[in-house]
Amino acid sequence: MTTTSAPAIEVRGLRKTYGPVVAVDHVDLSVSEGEIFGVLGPNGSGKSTTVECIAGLRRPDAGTVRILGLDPAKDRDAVERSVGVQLQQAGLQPKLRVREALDLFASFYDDPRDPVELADRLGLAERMDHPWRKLSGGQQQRLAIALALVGRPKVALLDELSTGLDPHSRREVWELVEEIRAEGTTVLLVTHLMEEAQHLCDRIAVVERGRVLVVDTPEGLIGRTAAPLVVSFVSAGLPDLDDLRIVTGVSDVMERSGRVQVACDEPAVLLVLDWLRDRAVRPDRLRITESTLDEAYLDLVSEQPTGAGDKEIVR
Ligand SMILES: Nc1ncnc2c1ncn2[C@@H]1O[C@H](COP(=O)(O)OP(=O)(O)OP(=O)(O)O)[C@@H](O)[C@H]1O
Repeated sequence: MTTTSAPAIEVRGLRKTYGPVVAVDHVDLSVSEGEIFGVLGPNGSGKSTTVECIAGLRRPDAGTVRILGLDPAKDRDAVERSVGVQLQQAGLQPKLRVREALDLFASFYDDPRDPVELADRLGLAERMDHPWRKLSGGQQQRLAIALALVGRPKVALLDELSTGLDPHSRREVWELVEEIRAEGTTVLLVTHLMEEAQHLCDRIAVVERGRVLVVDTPEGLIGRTAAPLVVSFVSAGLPDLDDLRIVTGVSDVMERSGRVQVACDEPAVLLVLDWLRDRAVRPDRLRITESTLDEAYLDLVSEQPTGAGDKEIVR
């Protein structure tokens, strides 16, 4: 996504330590207005700390954060009016009922969404009189999303958006996120779900050990892998597959439940088919598919030795 307007979120040289632990180490991020920007990374890589610094909930040790041009440490009221935050720990008063929580949060804003309609969208309509602590984990998660979005924020910071949600609820939440983006909301999304990142995000930052390894589109990240394609087929009477591993451009050959999967680059697809023809192997149910973000992510984070953040690549 390209835009000429100022970034909705701009982070420069962000650093945050907890005693001896360097949680965030010189992070730069720039999120355009109207973008859905994902942050992926292993547990403990500093994603939540980064979000909390952007939201003004933690004070950085160094660096600058601007959100809608505001400094979250100084312009607290203005940031609170324009930014919706969903944190991993909602931290609500246990006896607060769903309706009370939604009404309370809605009352902070000039033009809130209708709490009843939002609760309905998030499958909470029948839980309006339940206290927060008696909700299931997934219902608490949906309430946290509702509270982040009830104020029609210009920027939504969503930390682990759909953790604990069943697949159906997850799809509904994705639709809601796409809808708020269509209305102009910028979304920063922390997730461990590759499918979610691939489905929703315009660009993704992959972080590890508090540093940004790479920022790219989902397609761009997949394109960075050594093997962006997978040729798969079933066949009776296969010759020795070890031979296939040494074809130029092939990086992996696996056999799973009788289906052979060959991970390779684009030029290697024809070489693999030639290899099969030369050995009179007929590939049945032949499929050529793109690698997933999952594979691209695993390639990236496992390939990085200690201090790999030095090789920062930002598009
Ligand atoms: N309040 C805190 N006090 C001390 N250390 C903390 C605190 N919060 C986080 N940390 C440490 O900072 C590092 C980054 O944590 P953070 O929660 O930001 O990571 P994360 O990428 O969001 O992890 P996860 O995917 O598990 O949620 C970790 O080593 C964590 O143990």
